[in-house]
Amino acid sequence: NDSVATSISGMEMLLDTEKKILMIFEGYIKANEAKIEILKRKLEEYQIENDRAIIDPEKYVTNPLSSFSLIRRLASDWKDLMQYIEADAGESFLTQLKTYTTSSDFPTSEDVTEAVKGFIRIQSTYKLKPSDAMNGIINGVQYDHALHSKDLYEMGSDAFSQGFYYYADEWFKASLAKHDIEDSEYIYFNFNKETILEKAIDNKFAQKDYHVALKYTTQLLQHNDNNEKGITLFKDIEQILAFNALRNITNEGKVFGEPSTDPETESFERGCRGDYSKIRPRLSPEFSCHFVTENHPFLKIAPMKVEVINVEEPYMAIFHDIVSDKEIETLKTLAKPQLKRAFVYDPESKTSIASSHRTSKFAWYSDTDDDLFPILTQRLEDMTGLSMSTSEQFQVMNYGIGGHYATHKDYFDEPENLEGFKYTSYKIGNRIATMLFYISDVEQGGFTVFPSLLAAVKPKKGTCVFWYNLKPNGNGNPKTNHAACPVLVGSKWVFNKWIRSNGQMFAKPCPADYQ
Ligand SMILES: O=C(O)CCC(=O)C(=O)O
Ligand SMILES: [Fe+2]
Repeated sequence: NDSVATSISGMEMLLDTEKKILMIFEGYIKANEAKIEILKRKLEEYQIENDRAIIDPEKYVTNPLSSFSLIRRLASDWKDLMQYIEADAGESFLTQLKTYTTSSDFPTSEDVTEAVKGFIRIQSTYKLKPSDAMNGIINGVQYDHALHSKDLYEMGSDAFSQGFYYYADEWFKASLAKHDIEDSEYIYFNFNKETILEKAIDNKFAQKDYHVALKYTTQLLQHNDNNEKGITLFKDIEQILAFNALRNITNEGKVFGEPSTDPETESFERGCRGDYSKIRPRLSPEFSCHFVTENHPFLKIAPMKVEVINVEEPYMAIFHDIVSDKEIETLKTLAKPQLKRAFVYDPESKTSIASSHRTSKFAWYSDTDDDLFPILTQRLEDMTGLSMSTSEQFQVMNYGIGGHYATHKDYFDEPENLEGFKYTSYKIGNRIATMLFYISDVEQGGFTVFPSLLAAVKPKKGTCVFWYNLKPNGNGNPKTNHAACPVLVGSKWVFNKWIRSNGQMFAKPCPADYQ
């Protein structure tokens, strides 16, 4: 199981799975209903007989026929009836349910954890408030699905287990608020107001916020004065508070567990929220871009719409309408069944590993995998004038909710990442340029941001963003640092091509200062 929640494509299959298990569940219920029907009829038969007999018991038992009948009913029928009652009516359905719910692609608590991580990224990046989410509001937009108190509780519980106490607080608050206004249209097992309060107290305890812990404990005992945890905790907390008072330890005015934000993260998050000066593609009506007719004779016939984001180093531009809807459909159809959890190169273990720095699913393609790829490769050469002879394979990616790619460089740094560089690059060179194609729109979030350039690219289906990662002398340009912002609403599909420097001796000869 490589985390269903890390791609929308994986999540779509869950609805089919749910539909199937609901059908089996229905089968189980029908089988049990049929059993209950038979039991009801049996009850009725015996009741009628007994009602008749009891009017004149003596008459009934003195008649040899009816007295035999009574003995037969009790001695023989009930043995069979007990067997029938005990046998499981929907056993085959139950077996099927077990098979489904224990199969490797059925979501587990690890998937919940992954989804909660995504939510916490959303919470911190977009300042999403649980008090809005509980009413179905995301970033000021009202959606038709609100969260249940159970969802909010699970979110808090998992955030608590992961040590995100500050965020967990907000989810528990929302869960309690929602629980109070929710008419209990849902039946939950092992979940009620006490469950929420108990976890909320644990979370406050973990933050050493004993005043609020005491407040929740009081609420818990008001709700149920027999709650054992509440009784024990109440004493404990009073003791701690008395002890603290004695030693003058005070928490007055302290903010508990607020996540620290370093300037770099802060800047990145601003970009994700759309606060950079350069947001492309330009959305204003006066937007203009030039047509590329150089590079290749082909472009005189089919010029390309290019919008330059950065003229100086690193050169960076957007190509509009560069892949067609039909090509996009082909790519997605191809990739959907093949997507796997994306990984990153880990300098420590010198291998590629799944990491919370990069949550998406991907699949790689070479030119021989489908007729479409050589066509795209030719187009990429026409677009850039660069040779694709040493480029890496096409990488198709799909991001789930909260899916992101933390700030990174596409090139290999020396000597920082010497191993990674040596490992992959001695033959084909470093990643001179990146071409990133958006093959879906994203309803909210999912920008690609370049904090050093204060530039952000909003995904737009059919466009490509191109940039040089290396300076003309072949060294990496740290200004190309970039990140994929968490997806807020929607499914983000991209594909990319990492172009290598060693194929470019004719297209882009080395400058004099190359060493
Ligand atoms: O998906 C994005 O917006 C960025 C992806 C990226 O940076 C990469 O694949 O190297
Ligand atoms: Fe990248």
